Amino acid sequence: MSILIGSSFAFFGYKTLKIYLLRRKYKHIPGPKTKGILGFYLGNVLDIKNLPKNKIFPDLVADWVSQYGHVIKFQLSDRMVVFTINPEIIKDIFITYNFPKHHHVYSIFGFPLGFRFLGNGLVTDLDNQRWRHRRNLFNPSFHKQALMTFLEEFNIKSDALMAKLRSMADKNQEVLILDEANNMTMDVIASVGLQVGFSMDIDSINQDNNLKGYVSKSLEGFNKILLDPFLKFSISGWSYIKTYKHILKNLRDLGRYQILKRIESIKDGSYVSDDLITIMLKNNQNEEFEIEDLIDDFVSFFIAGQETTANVIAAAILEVGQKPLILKKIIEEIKNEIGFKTDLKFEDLTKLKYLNCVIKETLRKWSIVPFLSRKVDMPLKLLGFDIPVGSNIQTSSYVSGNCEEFFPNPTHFIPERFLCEKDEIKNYTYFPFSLGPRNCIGQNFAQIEAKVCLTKFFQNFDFELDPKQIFYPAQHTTISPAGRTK
Ligand code: HEM
Repeated sequence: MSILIGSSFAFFGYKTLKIYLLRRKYKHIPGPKTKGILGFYLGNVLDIKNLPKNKIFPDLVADWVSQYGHVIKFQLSDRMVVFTINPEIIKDIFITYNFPKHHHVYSIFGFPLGFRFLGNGLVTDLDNQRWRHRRNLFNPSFHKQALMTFLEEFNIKSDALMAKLRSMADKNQEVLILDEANNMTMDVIASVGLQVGFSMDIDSINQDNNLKGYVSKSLEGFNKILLDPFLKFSISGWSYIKTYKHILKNLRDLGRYQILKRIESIKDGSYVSDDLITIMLKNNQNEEFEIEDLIDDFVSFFIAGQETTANVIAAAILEVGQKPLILKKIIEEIKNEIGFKTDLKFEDLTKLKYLNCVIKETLRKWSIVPFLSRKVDMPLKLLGFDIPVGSNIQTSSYVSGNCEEFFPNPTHFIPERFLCEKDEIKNYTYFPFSLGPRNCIGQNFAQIEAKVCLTKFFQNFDFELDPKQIFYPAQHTTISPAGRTK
């Protein structure tokens, strides 16, 4: 008993000293105050906990930036974050210095609570040389030529979704667009015969499957782990962690099963489609590889490539549904440029310039990935403030995109901001797909997929939003419409 009490005191003393030194190290950088003794230990986590329902954490950071300036700091438990919306600094972070990803953040995605999840996959790999090698191998699958092939699958899956929505409309059923879009993007990433995706024959649009829950619950869990320092210390937290690890394990087991099946098919000489699993195996054919590394990539593509795109589709419909004039312009453009054509080709999509601006404006206002984090790996002075080496420096396309200084009337949805002739967007204020070498490999994939789905939706349906729904964003790791777009 006395050993237990003694070690608890020692741990408490160690934490107190660590936090005291941390706060002293960053004292010179402006930022929100913390409140009382609890604030000393938890920092600004308390402000996040007390946020009103209609605000998400990046909204709070936006308020702090407007109050304290372009470079600020805030404390999350025993960690300090330096945050900036300054465009020149953002350029330096991602391009000039190309700082590496910060382990404080990315290890939570890679190894949440010590459990291997995204592991060393493309999103979370902290070893730059290993990442570069694998990124080069995956890049060709996302080039224009490859995207042309994906288009067929985007058409097929979007048509399947439209058929389902039509039957729901015939029965006068209310639709949760976010859930339906999630089903569609799930089928795309898993789909059969596609050069990307995993050749898994599932029909999420019309049937339930466990996979749907795995991805969304795993993303929700990241958020909880990042922001709830008490998770590990409560009975409800333990039971949550147990279920959470079970979900992560199921998703990895699914990847393992698919990969082993493919290795067998390749050995047998059976036909294998040229999809992501095959690419992963070919990438590794001359090397000793660990099956767990391949599972990392499998899971990473599912997590990065599914919910993100569904959120954009649902947010765009939520915005457009509130603006009859914008809807009219979209419908007129579709009517004039492609009419009721169903098999959409690349050339058709390039004609839909206004719809392109609608997608861009959605990504400004609803920038899906809330924060990006990098590690300062050299002495750095920003706007007169010395930034300690090793700092976790963060930026956010959501915060920059909703900042009055860069985008006048940021709460207004104005696709015209992105019309080329009026292109007044300041560099490094809009980066929903990140910047520099570690930008999103799937950015064109996602935008084309969203464009195909939205075009078909606007071609096919008159719709009305449920006026009783909530119109603000929710953050479950990614940002999505809290009301799920009813
Ligand atoms: C609208 C949809 C999407 C958005 C907003 C988005 C956004 C992002 C962002 C901001 C990053 C950088 C993350 C970071 O540095 O922490 C990223 C990375 C990544 N994304 Fe996306 N993404 C989307 C869709 C996709 C799709 C469809 C795929 C794959 C099919 C994909 C695959 C990836 C991968 C593999 C990375 C890691 C790249 C690397 O580090 O080399 N994403 N994405």
